[in-house]
Amino acid sequence: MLTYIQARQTITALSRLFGTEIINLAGADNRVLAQAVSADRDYPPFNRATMDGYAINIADWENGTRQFTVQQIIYAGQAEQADLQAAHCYKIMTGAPVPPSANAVIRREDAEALNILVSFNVTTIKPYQNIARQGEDIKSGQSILTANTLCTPAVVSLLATLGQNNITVKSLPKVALFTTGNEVVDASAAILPNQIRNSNQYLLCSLLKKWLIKPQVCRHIADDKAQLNAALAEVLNFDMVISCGGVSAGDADYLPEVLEGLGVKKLFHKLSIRPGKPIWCGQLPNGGLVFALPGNPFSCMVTFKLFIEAYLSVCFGLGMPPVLQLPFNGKRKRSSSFDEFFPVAISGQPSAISPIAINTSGDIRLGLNAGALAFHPADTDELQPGDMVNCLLL
Ligand SMILES: Nc1nc2c(c(=O)[nH]1)N[C@H]1C(S)=C(S)[C@@H](COP(=O)(O)OP(=O)(O)OC[C@H]3O[C@@H](n4cnc5c(N)ncnc54)[C@H](O)[C@@H]3O)O[C@H]1N2
Ligand code: MOO
Repeated sequence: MLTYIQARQTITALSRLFGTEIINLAGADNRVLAQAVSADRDYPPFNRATMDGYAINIADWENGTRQFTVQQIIYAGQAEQADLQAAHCYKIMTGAPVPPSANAVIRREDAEALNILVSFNVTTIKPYQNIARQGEDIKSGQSILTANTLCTPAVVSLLATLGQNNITVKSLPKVALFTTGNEVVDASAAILPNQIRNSNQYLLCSLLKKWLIKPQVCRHIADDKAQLNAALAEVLNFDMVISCGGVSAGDADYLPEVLEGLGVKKLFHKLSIRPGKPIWCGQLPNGGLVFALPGNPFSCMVTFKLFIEAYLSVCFGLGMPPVLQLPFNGKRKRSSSFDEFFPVAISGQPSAISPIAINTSGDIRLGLNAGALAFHPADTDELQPGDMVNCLLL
């Protein structure tokens, strides 16, 4: 049996680009850039007043001028009508361009104005004080964003600043999602005592939504070889196929057999992890991947986080999802010989993690309100208070 680390290496080695597309900036949130972007002009684009006040030519001050005449009021977005005359100043607003004939701004709070005459309650004035100089942040043509950048709010704002109204981003994969099992019924349907509701469909759709992915096919299939075969045969040209249930050792666990029969190349079946051991993973003839996750809800969630998220993240060029190391607030005995994963709450400043009670991997609460999934390595029998524990944010 492979470890989860080996399994992730196998999967991420098969990462691929799902294509690129041009989209409007309004839809860019959380997409990943497939292009580099450089500055279209200097930033700031002009010498910018950073305070409301008065712009003077410092030579006047140095020559002993102590009373200045307001020559023009310059608001943000405006320009000067003429260069400063000797002993004159501009009244200027934050964000307005400071004309070339001025080289210092004195704050309004430090000024005393009487009609158009102004004097300043300061002893020294430094060149370019309260002026952000043209190009001091970024020079025109300078490279600012590289491909593989995630469009966070800051990046979206930067793209707007740079006038990038249409951007080339990485396309999202075409995904098919199947839940399986005769006992599983839709969440909206009437239910019999021996049936359970299809929570995993909601779980997986919700987990995919975080990656902006909406499955193009989303279906439930009975434990029936012919029906499974027919449904899967239709999605062999997809980028990713995700299923849940029907992968362990039961008489009705047909998924591995059906997938292999359709020409999906097995990468691994069963890993030394808990929960999630029965996971099956394979490669479609077109190079895409099939993730056949176990049916137990917590196993389904853990295997999605460990394998599907790692795959998506690497496919999008974002590298492996970050792993945090946080101090453990509790004690935990390993209950198997495998690497184990358990839900934790993150709290306190500085933060620590505390285990959240979960019964088995069939526990429908899925570690309710957990902030992360913590790792209990196979080589550590017991986690002790204060131990630094790896975890993946949920
Ligand atoms: N003899 C063995 N039996 C089992 C093994 C094993 O190694 N040997 N592994 C166990 C482990 S671990 C897990 S996990 C489960 C996984 O089994 P399957 O992936 O085949 O899943 P099912 O049997 O179809 O379902 C398991 C469990 O989950 C419920 N389920 C399934 N689909 C959904 C859904 N869409 N929404 C909510 N709940 C769902 C299902 O009713 C079952 O209770 O196998 C163990 N057995
Ligand atoms: O390991 Mo299974 O994934 O516990 O229920």
